[in-house]
Amino acid sequence: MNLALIAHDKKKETLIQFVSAYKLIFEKHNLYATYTTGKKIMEATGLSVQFVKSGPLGGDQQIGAMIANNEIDLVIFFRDPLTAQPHEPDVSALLRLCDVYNIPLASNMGTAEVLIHGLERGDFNWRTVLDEQ
Ligand SMILES: O=C(CO)COP(=O)(O)O
Repeated sequence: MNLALIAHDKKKETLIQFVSAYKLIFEKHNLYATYTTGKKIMEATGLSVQFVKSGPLGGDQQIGAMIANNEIDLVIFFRDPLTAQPHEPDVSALLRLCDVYNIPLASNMGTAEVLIHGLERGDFNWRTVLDEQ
């Protein structure tokens, strides 16, 4: 499956720890990430990650476009709810597209824990059925 990984600056360390903890699951999937997040994950875990641009430079919109094209199956986006983001409209647009296309989205570690176990268990295999249509 194609997974999108994104974290705002104050949440990047949390996402790195999360991906490291579940590396054995993440390595079975195609990982896409906004630039800074992806670079840090790759350096910390050695996992192969495909980058889009950094979030403030349009990366969230690129991930959104991938969602609209049915190219992303699950999004883990650790948002920082306590810091204003200059590209907040892009963030909202990405979250909106997840809802438009029923893409599973974790915006914090609590939900990400549930999604990652569901992913491993095959709970999202319905996505591959959609891909074949
Ligand atoms: O800003 C982001 C998401 O809105 C993330 O972008 P970076 O991964 O480039 O820091």
